Amino acid sequence: MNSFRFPQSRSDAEARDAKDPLAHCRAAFALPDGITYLVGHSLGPATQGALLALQRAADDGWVRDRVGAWNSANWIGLAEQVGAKLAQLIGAGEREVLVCDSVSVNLYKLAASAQPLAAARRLVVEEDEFPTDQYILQGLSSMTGVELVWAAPGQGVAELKGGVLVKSLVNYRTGEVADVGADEAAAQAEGGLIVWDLSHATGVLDLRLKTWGARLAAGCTYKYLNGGPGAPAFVFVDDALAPDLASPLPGWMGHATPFDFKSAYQPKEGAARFATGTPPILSLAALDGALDIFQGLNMSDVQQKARQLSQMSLVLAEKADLKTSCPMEADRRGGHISVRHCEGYAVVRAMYDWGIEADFRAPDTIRFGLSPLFLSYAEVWDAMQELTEILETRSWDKACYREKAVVT
Ligand SMILES: Cc1ncc(COP(=O)(O)O)c(C=O)c1O
Ligand SMILES: Nc1ccccc1C(=O)C[C@H](N)C(=O)O
Repeated sequence: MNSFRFPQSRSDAEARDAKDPLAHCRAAFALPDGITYLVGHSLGPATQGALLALQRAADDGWVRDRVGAWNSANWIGLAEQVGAKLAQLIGAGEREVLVCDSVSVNLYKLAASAQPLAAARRLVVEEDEFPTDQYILQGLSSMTGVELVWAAPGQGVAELKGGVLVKSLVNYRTGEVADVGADEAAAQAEGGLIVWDLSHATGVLDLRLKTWGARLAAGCTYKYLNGGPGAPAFVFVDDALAPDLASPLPGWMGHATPFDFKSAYQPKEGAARFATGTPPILSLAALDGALDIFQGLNMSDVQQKARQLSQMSLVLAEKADLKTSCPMEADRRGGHISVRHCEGYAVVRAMYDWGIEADFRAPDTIRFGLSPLFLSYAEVWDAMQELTEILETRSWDKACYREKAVVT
């Protein structure tokens, strides 16, 4: 990583902002002044483009054309159209991505349809995987009787042995990035399949799914893609594999000709066969508008800035005596960093009162998301200085900061 030089001082940070190729993106976000939003890895903030698209879908579609908008506004093709737009950001072909359902549902559909193609009747998940991925495989295992194997962190591929592995490309807690190319090569050599969970990777890393040999993936759109709360997720299916995959939830929207109302099931071509029911058009429209911000951006610039921001933050967090719990090498991380503090929740709550929004994962992890499209180097620098002060003065040490909300 030759060009990898992250700011070492506030004036360095300002200089970096002055020549940041992504600086213009900030104006596209509806973010209040005075907030440093370090939670884009959980819920990306609203963009003007998303809000406008949402309003347009309501006014020009729902209000003006009503049911006719399925044709006039091409609502019926929107999930595939937005999928094609998203495909460009992850290095996939346009009919290899469909926007649909939630990540959880999509993982189920992909793992269930992959299992009959795998050399072994075996489902594998790592113990530190995002819980929904674990629950979904537990459900699939009890539904099908296929054995479920829990692998130690990082050992999923070694434990695969020709089965189906569900694995995050970026770990939600540690931010660690998997090596897709190496993992796919190892899996494929034994007749195994990997379903990648791209939730923490999409929109922040320079993903090259086809080049790396990935065949199946799902991911969410409400984090770095800024699609909005509960925005529909996506599936990626390698075109070469698609004809062999049968969705376990073959709803009518995945039928080649749903409006023929035939009893016999004929799936659509490509990833679109994984559609189930009627898509959430207003959410899809918002996502469509949100994706426009990526047009003309170079994903390698996006990844590079995320890693510079995160490296700068990690070094400052270490100086503030926080224990880091993510890889120290920038190219082994996604868009967020994590540190540990025994009163992490209270620290996060105190930061909130200073206008710095971060999140907490029990028992002791604080995560900072370094979204490159709306954060500046200087503001992140300042946020880390303020965090240092909060820790030094123990201003987090108040009973009110320990009262946990439902969502942390
Ligand atoms: C890695 C990962 N997978 C899945 C999910 C959840 O997906 P969904 O709520 O869309 O099912 C999240 C975040 O919520 C996540 O971080
Ligand atoms: N979907 C959510 C709904 C409510 C609150 C958080 C989320 C998240 O996305 C959390 C995130 N996946 C995480 O890595 O913790």
